[in-house]
Formats: sequence, C-alpha cells, structure tokens
Amino acid sequence: MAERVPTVVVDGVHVTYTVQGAGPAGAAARRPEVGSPGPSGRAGAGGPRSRAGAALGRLLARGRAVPATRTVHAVKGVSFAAYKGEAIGLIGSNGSGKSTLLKAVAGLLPPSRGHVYTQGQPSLLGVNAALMGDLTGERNIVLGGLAMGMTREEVAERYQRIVEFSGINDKGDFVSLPMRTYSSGMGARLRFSIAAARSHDVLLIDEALATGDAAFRRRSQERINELRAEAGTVFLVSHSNATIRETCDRAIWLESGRVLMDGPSDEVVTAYERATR
Ligand SMILES: Nc1ncnc2c1ncn2[C@@H]1O[C@H](COP(=O)(O)OP(=O)(O)OP(=O)(O)O)[C@@H](O)[C@H]1O
Repeated sequence: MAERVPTVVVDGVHVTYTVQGAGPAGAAARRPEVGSPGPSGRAGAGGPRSRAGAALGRLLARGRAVPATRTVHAVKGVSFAAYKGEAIGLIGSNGSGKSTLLKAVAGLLPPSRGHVYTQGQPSLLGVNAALMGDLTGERNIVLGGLAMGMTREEVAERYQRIVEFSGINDKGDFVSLPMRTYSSGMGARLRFSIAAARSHDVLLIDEALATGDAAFRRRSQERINELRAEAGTVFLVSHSNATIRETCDRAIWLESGRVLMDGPSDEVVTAYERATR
C-alpha cells in the first residue's frame, strides 16, 4: 500500500473568540435601563429631546454595569490528521465551528490551546475572499492571481482559462465591468476560478461552491478532483450534503465545536442526515 503523507495535523485545538464590548449572556435582560421604553416600545410621551435623553441614559448605564468582554469557545479540543490526495468535507449545524476550524488550519486564527501543523502554505478561499469591488474582473484576476502566488507570466498564460472557468462572460462582456456590478454568485465563481488556476498543497474552501449553478458546480468538482490528483489536500465547508458526497471522500462532522464523527463521507453524511431530519 502507498505510504500516506500527512499534510495537516490538528492536535487538541481550541479556538476562543474574545468579543469586545459585550456583557455576559442575559445581562441586558437583567439590568434595568435608565429611561428604557415603556410597554408601547416608545420612549415615553416626550419628543426628540426626551428620546435622546433615554438613549444617553442607556449608553451611560451600559458603560457602568457591564464587563467589557465576553468569550465564545468556538472549537473545543479538535484533533485529526489529513493526508495528501484527500478531499475532506466539514459538516455540522450553523455555529458548530466549521469556518473557525478552517481559519485555524489556514493560520488566520491562533488556537488558544493545541497546535496546527501544515505542510506548505494553506490557501483559504472564503465567500468573502478579498477582491476589490471598484476594480474590473480583469484587474481582479491579475491582482488575485498575484495574491495567490502566481507570477505575472502565469497569470497572463492562465487568464483566458480563468475567465472561461468562471463563466463570467457567458452572458456578455462582464469581465471588463467593476466587480461591484456582479451578483454574489458571479463574484464567488470568479474567486474560486482564480484560486483553482494553480495547484495548492492545502486548499480550504468555505461555501464558495454553493452559489454556482449546476454547470459551474460540475466544473468545480472536476477541478477539485484534479487538485487532489496533483497530491494536494482539499477541505470543503458546505451545507449541501450532495456536494459533500460528490466532492469529498472523507467528512468530519462538528457539533458545538467538537468532532462528532470522522470517516468516509457517505457514512458521515448519512448519519448527519438521520440526526437532522
Ligand atoms: N468573529 C467572531 N466573534 C465572536 N464569535 C464568533 C465569531 N465568528 C464566529 N463566532 C462564534 O463561533 C461559533 C462558531 O462559528 P462558525 O462561524 O465557526 O460556525 P459555522 O459552523 O461555520 O457556522 P455556519 O454553518 O453558520 O457558517 C459560533 O458560536 C459563532 O457565534
């Protein structure tokens, strides 16, 4: 049997967010507010002056009574190893910690406990990956390609393929328009197309495929398979069980920041579907 080469090792990782300016849960409900609105939801019978006074009272009361920070423990002791050639789906309900774990693997969020070891530089492709709204699709392809580590020559050579893969120009010359004129699906497709134009040791994809149409999803799945064949490792966060089944050979199911199940994607997704039905 071929030797399995680990690309990502996540060892007992915890991630905690510190939220500035938030009190403990329920504090707002427990604390009577100065000048709070009456049962009608309005600030008493007064005019603008008394409403402004009530708002000021609320601000002052907040400053006095509530501690300034609160912590959210988003990932709680997660451990696994990922290997070359694997495509791993991360599934779980809203707020279960999938995006946070992805950011920790990408090195964008430091674990509060535990360690992440990666081989090579992981690339995180999120729905919000930064392209610039005021620049045209053309300029964003060049800048995004450079940001993804391509040379100018590589970007020039792959430019046409990126445009075709994205399907941006299928219904007219959109690539010469500013990106702010694109629908969110078009923007997400362009982002994925730029990232997919080069191979990656570890590619982390956060919901980017969800916005594409059927033809784009098929092209993306084929490209992910190629990336795996080029011996990379792909992580994919998605709420589409079908996408996880079709694209990934392994799935990790997170709930409340903990791993509930880790195994072949078909088995894990089936168990997840049973639990969430
Ligand atoms: N920037 C942040 N500041 C504070 N808490 C956050 C932040 N981002 C996420 N959280 C909290 O961390 C927990 C995990 O969130 P995360 O976004 O990782 O979940 P998710 O599984 O990706 O959710 P979804 O499926 O809804 O995208 C949630 O309780 C969320 O409220």
